[in-house]
Amino acid sequence: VDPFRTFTLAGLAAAAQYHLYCRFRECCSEDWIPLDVKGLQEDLDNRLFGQHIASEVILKAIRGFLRNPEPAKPLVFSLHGSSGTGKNFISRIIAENLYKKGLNSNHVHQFLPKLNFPDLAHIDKYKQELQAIIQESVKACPRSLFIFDEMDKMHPEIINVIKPFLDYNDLVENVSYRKAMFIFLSNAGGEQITEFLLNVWKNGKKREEVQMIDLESTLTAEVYNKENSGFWRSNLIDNNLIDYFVPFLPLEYKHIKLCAKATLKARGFRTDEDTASQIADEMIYFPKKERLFSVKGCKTVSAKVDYFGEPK
Ligand SMILES: Nc1ncnc2c1ncn2[C@@H]1O[C@H](COP(=O)(O)OP(=O)(O)OP(=O)(O)O)[C@@H](O)[C@H]1O
Repeated sequence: VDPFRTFTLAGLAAAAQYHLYCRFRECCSEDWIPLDVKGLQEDLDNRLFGQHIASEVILKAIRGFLRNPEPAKPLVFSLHGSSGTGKNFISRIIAENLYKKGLNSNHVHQFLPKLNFPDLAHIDKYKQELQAIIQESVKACPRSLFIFDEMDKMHPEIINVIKPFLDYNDLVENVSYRKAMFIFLSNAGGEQITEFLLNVWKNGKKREEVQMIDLESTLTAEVYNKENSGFWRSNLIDNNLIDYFVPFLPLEYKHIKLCAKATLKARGFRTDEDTASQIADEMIYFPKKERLFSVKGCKTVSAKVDYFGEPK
């Protein structure tokens, strides 16, 4: 018996088995992780409203990161803005374009303090579990995505668990984290962003003229100094572990109408101007006098669509 031939045949059989397995079950392969940057761009252009800074920064950062075969560290975003402005929505758009199964992929993990780490008495257990999830996921697939919502409510000890994975360390316990992505979401800085935008409006400038650089320092200073945000205690910022602080701007009446139309369309209702205006009129805007920004962004649009939507 030719040992080389046996070896090759065994190898081929294993490869065929792997191929068959991965046709039906999610694997860490191109089929399941298409990393569709073009699709991401299209979705950001067509589905995300009023967030020109977030769209541009996130697209460019992800494109560059995925092009680099040997990134120096994982890609880490911190998304900031008031409620309903699209932070979770953009995370979903990213997951859907990079992974075939989107948020349901085994390589994508979402964490919410009140859901995943609700009871302080169990913090040690949560810490161990979180560490194991991150390690096992990246071990099975380096292109893993971790999304942490309500980061300002995350316990500092939990943040400290995440910290080593974000660093330039080549290996943490023999696994390299450099191809993973981390997204942190929080409302911290939302008020400052809104205040900035209000001044932009008062000075007669266009919202679209505001650039990342105009808001970045305001944002880091606010997040850094906010005593309860959990961030400062954890040194995430001190150590420059976050690559991009991304501001989400408060949404205006015209954006609420776009959200209304998109939701009406998705539900199969008529998408006429009148219905979209009716929905946008129902939302609450601030400041009281100017009625410029929607208090809840597009968050409650969905419920209003159920109420106002008319069959085609
Ligand atoms: N900028 C936007 N463009 C299009 N749709 C949006 C936008 N912002 C919010 N939406 C819609 O509103 C819903 C709620 O928004 P989302 O959950 O992303 O808000 P959020 O910023 O994460 O809020 P929170 O801080 O309260 O978690 C989304 O699922 C989406 O349908």
